[in-house]
Amino acid sequence: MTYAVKEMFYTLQGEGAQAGRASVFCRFAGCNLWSGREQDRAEAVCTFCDTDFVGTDGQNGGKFTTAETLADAVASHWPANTLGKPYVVCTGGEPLLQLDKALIDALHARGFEIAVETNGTQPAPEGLDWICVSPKADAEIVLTRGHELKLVYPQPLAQPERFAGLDFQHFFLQPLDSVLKTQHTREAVAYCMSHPQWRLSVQMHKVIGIE
Ligand SMILES: C[S@@+](CC[C@H](N)C(=O)[O-])C[C@H]1O[C@@H](n2cnc3c(N)ncnc32)[C@H](O)[C@@H]1O
Ligand SMILES: Nc1nc2[nH]cc(C(=O)O)c2c(=O)[nH]1
Ligand code: SF4
Ligand SMILES: [Mg+2]
Repeated sequence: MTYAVKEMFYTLQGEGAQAGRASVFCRFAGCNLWSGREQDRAEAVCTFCDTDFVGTDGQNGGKFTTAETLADAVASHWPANTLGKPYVVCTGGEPLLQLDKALIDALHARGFEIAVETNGTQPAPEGLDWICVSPKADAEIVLTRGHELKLVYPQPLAQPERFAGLDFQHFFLQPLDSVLKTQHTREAVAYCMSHPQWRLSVQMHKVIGIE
């Protein structure tokens, strides 16, 4: 299996229940809900993506021909001789188009806890330590359980009520980042205050100016 990785970097998780945690981000190339080309955005299932996931030309990106070489590359970004469990966030693009058992085993063998950020449309391989599902528009969710459900808000075709009964430990609303971000944030705050099952996820990395 060859893995196509857009970029890889060490930062703090900026979103959800693990916000603030040191993490290696492994951003896989490609997504099933948008081509990544601006001319296709308006017609895509997911129209608000804040990420360039096309190709393998980002920092530390590339094609990795084995799980072992990709896991070695991830591990090379973790600081040596430190306390705290190594943590990798597999994102994209849509990571579950590529992340498989061989890579999970290779990352575990290097001591990593493995998190995934997924749109929920693909089944997950066994062994993931943290599953964050972020539903998009009317795309069908096959991953209906996990650790956190983090819904970008507002989405007319994906309202919180549709997901509130699913089997997740945490429920987050994350304001849709666009020119209307301030308004979206106000609306998300109001929804969380009237529906206390939901908490607000502010994209901390954008506020403080880190990757
Ligand atoms: C770029 S996506 C990649 C992972 C996966 N494809 C997904 O959608 O969950 C990473 C996270 O960013 C969120 N996101 C993408 N665009 C956003 C935006 N404009 N505003 C707020 N969150 C956004 C997604 O919902 C997801 O939780
Ligand atoms: N710091 C930081 N935290 C993040 N959490 C989810 C991200 C993503 O793009 O998947 C992301 C990201 O791009 N940067
Ligand atoms: S599903 Fe995720 S990666 Fe794909 S276009 Fe939407 S936000 Fe971006
Ligand atoms: Mg991001």
